[in-house]
This record gives sequence, C-alpha cells and structure tokens, in this order.
Amino acid sequence: MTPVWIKNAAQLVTLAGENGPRRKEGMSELSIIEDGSVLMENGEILAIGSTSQLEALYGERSHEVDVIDASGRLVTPGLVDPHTHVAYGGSREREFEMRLEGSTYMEIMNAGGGIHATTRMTREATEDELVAQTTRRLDSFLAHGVTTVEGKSGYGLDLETELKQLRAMKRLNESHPIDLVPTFMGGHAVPQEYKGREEQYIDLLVNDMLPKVAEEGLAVFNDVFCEVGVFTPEQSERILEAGKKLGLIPKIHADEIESYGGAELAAKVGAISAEHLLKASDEGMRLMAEAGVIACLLPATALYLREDAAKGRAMIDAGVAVAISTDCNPGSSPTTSMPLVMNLACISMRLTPAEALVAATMNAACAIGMEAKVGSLEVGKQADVVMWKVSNYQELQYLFGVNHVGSVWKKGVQVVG
Ligand SMILES: N=CN[C@@H](CCC(=O)O)C(=O)O
Ligand SMILES: [Zn+2]
Repeated sequence: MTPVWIKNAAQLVTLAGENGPRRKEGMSELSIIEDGSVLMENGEILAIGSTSQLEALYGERSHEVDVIDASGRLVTPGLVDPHTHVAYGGSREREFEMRLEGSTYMEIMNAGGGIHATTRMTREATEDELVAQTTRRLDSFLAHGVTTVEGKSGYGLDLETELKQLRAMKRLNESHPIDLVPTFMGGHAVPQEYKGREEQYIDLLVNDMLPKVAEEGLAVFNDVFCEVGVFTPEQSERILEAGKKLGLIPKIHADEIESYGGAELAAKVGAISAEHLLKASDEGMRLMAEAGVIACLLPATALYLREDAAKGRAMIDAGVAVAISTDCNPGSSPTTSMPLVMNLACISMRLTPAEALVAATMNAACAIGMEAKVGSLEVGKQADVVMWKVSNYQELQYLFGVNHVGSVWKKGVQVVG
C-alpha cells in the first residue's frame, strides 16, 4: 500500500489530547495545526504536524508517497456514528405521511407499525438481502465522512432474526471499509406475538438470546428501549444486568418520549452511554455526570419527530460528556448524514461548532469503546481521515444541510473522492 501524505491543510483538526470522554471546556479543545500535514502508512498515522515540520523529517520520501494537496481545505478525523439501527429490512415512508397527518410515533407502533413493521420486513429478508440493503447505507455514511459506525440488532425480536442481523453486521464489518461495531438490542420492543406475555419475552431474551449472542461473540454492547409502553426501568435493569454477566456492556434508549428514570438507570447500571434523553430529568443528568455515562444525543430524531431537542448545552455545562449520532433507522431518523447532525447539534442544542465536532469524533468513539483506534488523528492511530471542501471547522457547521466531504481515507486507503 503506497503511503499517503496530505499536506498544506489550511486547518488540520487533530483532537490530540486526552484519549477519553471530553467534558466541559475539554469539549472545545480541537488541537488545530495550521498549514498541517499528515502522513499515513500501513493503515496508520505515521506522522502529523505542520507541513514544514514533516518536510524536514520526511521531505526526501516525497517521491515514494502519494501527495495530496489540501491547500484551502479543512482536514479532520473520520466521523464516528455511535448509535444506529442500520441493518434493517424494508422502508416506512407511509408512516412519515401518517405522522404529518397527526398520528404519533407511539400510536403507530402500538397499532402494529413502527418497530413492529420493520421487524416483519427484517424477518422476511434473507441474510444476503440484509447485507445488500445495509451496504447501500454504509456507502452513504462513508460519502458523508463517517468511517466508524455502531449498529444495533432489534428488528428480529426472535433468536433467529436477531442472530441474522448480527451475522449480517459481522460480514459487513469484514467486507466493507467502515468499522461496524455491533450491539445486541433484543430489548428494542416486545414482539407482537408476546403481547400480554412481556415477562415471558424477557425470559427468552435473558435465557436464550443473550447467552447465544455472547457465545458467538456477535455483540459488544447490550441496549434496551426503556420507555413507557415498551420496557419499564425494572425490566430494563434485568435485561442489562443479564448482559453484564455475559460481558456485554450496557447502553440505554432513555427518556426519549417521556421522563421515565432512564438516565438514572443508566447511572445505576454503569452504562457506557445513554441515548436520546429528550426528557431526562435534572437529577438524571447529575447522576450521569457523576457516574461518567456519556450522553449520546440524536438531534435529527428530535427534528424528524418534531420534538424539542435534548438539552445538550445544559448537559455539557453540568459536566456530562456529550456524543452525537444520526440514530439512522427506518422510522424516526432515516438519515446517514453526520454533518447534518453536527449542524443540528449547534442549531437545536446550542453546542458550539467545536463541541459538535468533538461530540462526533472523540466522544462518539468513547461511546462505543473505540477511542484507542479512532476519534483523533495521532501517531499510531488508524488513518481514518476526511478532507472537507471548506477551510475551517466553523464553516463546516455554518454552511448547513450540505455535504462538504471532498475525500475520505479509511485505514489509509482513499475510499471517497
Ligand atoms: N426509539 C427507539 N428506537 C429507534 C427507532 C426505531 C424505529 O422507529 O424503527 C430510535 O432510537 O429512534
Ligand atoms: Zn436508537
């Protein structure tokens, strides 16, 4: 593999520094190099600094590397999306119309649509079909500068289909340039055939699904939708504690539609992250800050459901480490655009442009345990790099709703541009 040298970047945002969740003022530290250079070899970052520094050290190697002129361009780490439901079958555009006509997200779900509709379509799809449909979405992520993606099961809600989703993601992680980090989410909903027998479904999940998923090594995390009408905090705790015993790290869809003690539960079980949090209580936020739970906020979902966004500004001020994500899924957020999510984090949650970038890189990497490899540009880390068609990070957040990606390198290989 020919080494690549990106040089003369107007602004090289490295995010070098603490390799852990950034909080408060730490969320504004970008470690910018003006007229920057990054040299990538064997999939990793070999050197990074000002162009004159790298010229002095490696100038004589110019003839044996691919040189990319990044004059006038912003260069950043590849974006990380720490919360998606990317591996699903089918589509739900009719529900979009229904919601515009006045139905709510939960009404549609309780009437057999929503997650249940995608569960039917995912059960019908073969593993190959799931791989093909998900490949298109991962290609779109890459085109938007996203090089690492978390993906959840949870549209099977039976052992066979949950395993099919996770195996499809395993294949994609091996075949697609994107790093796809898997989460088991048998706790996404109680399947319709278990209506009125919720505890029996949880027994199945705890006694059959979780052990099988752990035995096959198909997931790193275990997530649950703790919400009124889905799983109670007590049921959610049982599911998450059962996963912990098998080595699966807890995550929680918490306080999305109603304030339900999800943030508090995240702190109690030691979740790596809590997701959504639109209705999280002040006490829940305080407990999350104390326990070091990362808030994974999803402003595109709030917009799409026409809800007020989570209180991102207040969370940062309260000392919570904030990450952001698309929540890519067929119902509440059918998008793969992390740049749009960064824009929305600024507009609807009052993050600064710098905080939005940290939330989409280092803090997002921490929310899926990938910070040793991705989330910043530092010697020895994976060479996941984006060159943008803007000259500084403020411009990236200011010119909103547009894809400014110029080129993307994944593990040192150019995959876009
Ligand atoms: N809220 C629960 N789960 C997903 C939506 C799933 C769906 O509607 O298909 C979410 O994170 O938004
Ligand atoms: Zn979700």
